[in-house]
Amino acid sequence: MHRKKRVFVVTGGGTGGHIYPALAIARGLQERFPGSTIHYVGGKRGLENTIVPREGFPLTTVHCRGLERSLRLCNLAAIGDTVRGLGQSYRLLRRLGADVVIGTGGFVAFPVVMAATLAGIPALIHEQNAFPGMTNRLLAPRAAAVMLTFPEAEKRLKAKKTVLTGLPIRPEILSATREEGRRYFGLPEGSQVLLALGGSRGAKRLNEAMVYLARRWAGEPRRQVIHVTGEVNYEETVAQLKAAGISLDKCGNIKVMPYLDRMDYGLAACDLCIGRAGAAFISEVTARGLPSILVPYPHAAENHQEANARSLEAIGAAQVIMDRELDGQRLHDAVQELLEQPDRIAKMANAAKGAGRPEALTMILDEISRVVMSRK
Ligand SMILES: CC(=O)N[C@H]1[C@@H](OP(=O)(O)OP(=O)(O)OC[C@H]2O[C@@H](n3ccc(=O)[nH]c3=O)[C@H](O)[C@@H]2O)O[C@H](CO)[C@@H](O)[C@@H]1O
Repeated sequence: MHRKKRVFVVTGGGTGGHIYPALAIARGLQERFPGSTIHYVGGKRGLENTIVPREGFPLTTVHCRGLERSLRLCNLAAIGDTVRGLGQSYRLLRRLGADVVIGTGGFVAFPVVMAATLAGIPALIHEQNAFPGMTNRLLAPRAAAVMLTFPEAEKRLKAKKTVLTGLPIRPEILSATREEGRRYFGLPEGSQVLLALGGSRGAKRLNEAMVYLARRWAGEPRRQVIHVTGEVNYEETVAQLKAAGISLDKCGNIKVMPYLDRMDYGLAACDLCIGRAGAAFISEVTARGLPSILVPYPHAAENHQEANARSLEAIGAAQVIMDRELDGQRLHDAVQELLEQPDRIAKMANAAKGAGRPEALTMILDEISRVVMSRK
């Protein structure tokens, strides 16, 4: 615990992928530096405008905009917005008396972190993916330290210092027990449990492949499925299951839901999981030491989900199926093959555990503390 009151500025925005890690860090700072000020800086339009106030942190927004990857007129507008955001950020950081700035990526992190370094305020950045986003690639050379989720990101950044910290995950994901998970879903003793989900919004192709798998497994109590479809695709998936002649009430071993609030129990209960390759999901899976089949979302920025998935594949923790190659038969065969080889599953689980970083938040806070303490 530290006595001196500090001013921390946290920034990162646009999507949940940047905002949730920033909030986890903000909460961690609150605990480690009681009485300190933690100020969030977001963009004018990002999701942070709804999420951050709900979490109780003061939020100031600045101008920012992403550059198109090709030369276009709208890039001029983006440059204009960024320069404006840079000025706003500079004045804000000075007014707040910021001791340190922490950026987690997204367009808004660019003007804020850049302004910090221009004002002589140390800045740290956190990169969630194996293929770093454009903002963090641009900022890395100016940051006091770049904290990474995946070791592969290092070679794609020009950083003065990198630290492999991992991505902070919700504490309950680590603490849930297998028994609690199995009880929550009413799963029979000794059954093999498969958890399938396509990121926070679901994945249509994965859902279709899962319908095929359900057809092969329906009524087999030793094989249990928890299938999270995503809100948008739920009705359609249920209709496809019905059309395939599967009665969810009668078969008893296939559970289908639009969203799983208790992801802690889902992960705790399962023996194998199938999912996209978002950084948060992968961090949860590895922190729990779970073997996985990953189907990277093919339209993620700069195909970063494939880079995430390949990172796990390279250490033997996951099997990767590309979205374009995914179909029911392929998925069913891959799952079946794995479940029939307990040794292989155990090896994958071990490799996943080795890559897991349950202490991510502590490491991140340690790194921030080091930088703060080096300031008078
Ligand atoms: C489509 C896309 O570009 N996604 C990106 C986004 O991911 P995003 O922020 O969507 O995060 P992930 O896909 O990694 O994880 C989804 C999160 O939602 C939770 N969950 C999901 C479904 C559910 O029913 N219940 C539930 O609680 C999961 O436990 C996990 O915590 O930012 C990440 C960090 O930059 C990137 O790695 C991802 O590629």
